[in-house]
Amino acid sequence: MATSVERSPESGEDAYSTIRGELKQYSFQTEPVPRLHHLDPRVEALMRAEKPVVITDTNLVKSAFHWDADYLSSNIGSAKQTVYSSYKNKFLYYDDKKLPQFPDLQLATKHEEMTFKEFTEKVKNHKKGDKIYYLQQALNDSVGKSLVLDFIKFNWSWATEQQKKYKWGALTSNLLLVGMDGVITPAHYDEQQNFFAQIGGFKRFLLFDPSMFECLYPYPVYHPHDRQSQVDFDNPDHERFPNFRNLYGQEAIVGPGDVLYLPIYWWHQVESVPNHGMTVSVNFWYKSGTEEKIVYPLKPQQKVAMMRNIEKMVTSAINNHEEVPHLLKTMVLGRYT
Ligand SMILES: O=C(O)CCC(=O)C(=O)O
Ligand SMILES: [Fe+2]
Repeated sequence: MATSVERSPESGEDAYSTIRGELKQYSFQTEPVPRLHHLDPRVEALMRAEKPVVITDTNLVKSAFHWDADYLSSNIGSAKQTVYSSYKNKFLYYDDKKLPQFPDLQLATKHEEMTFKEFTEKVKNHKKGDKIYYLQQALNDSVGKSLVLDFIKFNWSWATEQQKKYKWGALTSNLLLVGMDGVITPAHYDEQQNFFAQIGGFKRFLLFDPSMFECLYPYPVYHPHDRQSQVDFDNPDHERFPNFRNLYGQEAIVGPGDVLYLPIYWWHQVESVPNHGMTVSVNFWYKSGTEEKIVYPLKPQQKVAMMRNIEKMVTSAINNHEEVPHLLKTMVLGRYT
């Protein structure tokens, strides 16, 4: 991946080029996500166009650079945290609320509640073949005082300036992610704008624009894996998912101090780079702003939102998700095809 990487004081250019040489290859092509200083005018151009960019030197979470496992263990408090566990390194997300409809669904990932100390013990004692753990907990007011102070010192003025400039809605949450070496969040999209701030270790992002919906075959909206791709990137089933061959995207490596702007509805697979230790990240999820005026043709992300609404409406009106495919096929096959 040929990208101009600026020297970042916390990690150094060397780490990025070493990592780039070690990454596993997939069947699709990617281009590098631009990596730019926060004052570079190209940042604004990319963000206005809702395109991803790695923004350097924002100091967004500088006050949290000491958030390693030991510090978090001693200071996050004794509240139970949301931790996912799995024997495989892929942590496919599922929506608990949609599980009751799918009693037979086999989930490789289990949701466990434990204190941060318990989590760190599991990480420290991990041996090959043991379960892998990935903590994903929204920062809330249960955290200890020193964490609250670090949180208050995030560069909120920068964040709020961006929120206003791009007319985003409210900040909904900050998810803290602490992952063991090599954990993967498989390809999915979210319905919020995201500043993804890296604190410790390195993550690789594979990114695909919203028009790639056709190549990534998300699960149905009513399914617990809604918004997640059904395609296994390591072993794609080309017969079931023929358009996967047409997939291409962008990729970025984020290290300590980097902030990735991850636009709403963009697909992303996130991988904690293997053999570079545990990763610590905090994201900033914002509601999208309201469009002032609809402009045609609609953008791919607006079409995705529209398709979601149609799927939701049909599923809810028919009141039995098993009838949805037949109904949609009857509408389309031989008529619109
Ligand atoms: O870092 C990860 O593993 C997943 C993060 C993610 O999907 C997000 O912030 O939207
Ligand atoms: Fe996500």
